[in-house]
Amino acid sequence: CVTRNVTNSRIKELSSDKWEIHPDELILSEELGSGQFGLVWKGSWNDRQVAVKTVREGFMSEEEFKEEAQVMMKLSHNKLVQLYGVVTQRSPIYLVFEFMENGCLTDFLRARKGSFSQEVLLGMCLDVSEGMAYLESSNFIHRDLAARNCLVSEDNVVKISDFGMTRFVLDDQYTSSFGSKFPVRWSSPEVIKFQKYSSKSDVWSFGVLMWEVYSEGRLPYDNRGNAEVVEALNAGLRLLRPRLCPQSVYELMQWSWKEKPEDRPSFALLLHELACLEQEP
Ligand SMILES: CN(C)c1ccc2c(c1)CCN(c1cccc(-c3cc(Nc4ccc(C(=O)N5CCOCC5)cn4)c(=O)n(C)c3)c1CO)C2=O
Repeated sequence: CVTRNVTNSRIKELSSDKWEIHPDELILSEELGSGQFGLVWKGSWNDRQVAVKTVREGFMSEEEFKEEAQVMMKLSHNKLVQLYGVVTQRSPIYLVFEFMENGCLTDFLRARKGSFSQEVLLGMCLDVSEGMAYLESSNFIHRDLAARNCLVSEDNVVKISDFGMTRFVLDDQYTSSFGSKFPVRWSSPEVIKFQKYSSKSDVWSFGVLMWEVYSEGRLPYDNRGNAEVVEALNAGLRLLRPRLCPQSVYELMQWSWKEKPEDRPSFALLLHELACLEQEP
């Protein structure tokens, strides 16, 4: 019978029970906005401030997510927005995250345009490269890295959010590369053409994110529609150096936008290069 008990506890541990949060422990206060899956609320859980994502029926493949939730909760790094737990025993399901006081990076950049020092701009790129180097080392692909999918903490630390979540979106305007919501401006050529995702396609997106940071939240290729962006990329055109961006950082962006994935740097290498630039006087 001892064996049986051990087996049961083992199964319990592996099932979502360990990560299951009881809804009565959650207090929802104000709305933070809505994302791909539905409304997101500010709230509290165990005396911690949290952000609670509610998942509207039909917006997420919930069974696939429940399986994947185990993997995602094991991903823990101080430059990733932490998933604390899930409420899945009744509908709608809730996802409970660490709360990030200053909201999404795009809005943060636009709201503070003109106030950023070179150290702060480089620091934001470093924060993201640290989180992405961790995901790369965990063989986890983000699939939609962009400033809008990064969040800013109370002490202005930038963290990566919603990594891997594109796999559960049921809206094919978002998932198909011809869809109106597909993130063409952040996608590498092999993703646009073949949906071939890898850490090297995340590196391409990171190059665009660095451009967003140094452009203080501007839309990449802003005078072009999605179709023109694809044509421009195929013609070898790339984003130009933002006024605030040093040549040394722009060269890392250009390296991240090499046509062939194998010619792009890894996140480990980008992190090293950015850290070296931070040390320079
Ligand atoms: C499939 N993919 C890539 C997805 C799926 C879902 C989502 C996203 C991408 C990204 C967008 N998103 C989403 C939607 C809504 C909220 C959150 C969202 C917003 C947070 N925080 C804040 C804090 C403040 C404010 C705010 O109102 N302001 C204005 C005043 O000055 C300070 C900032 C907004 N959000 C937060 O902590 N989390 C974890 C998530 C998030 C991020 O999670 C999603 O829910």
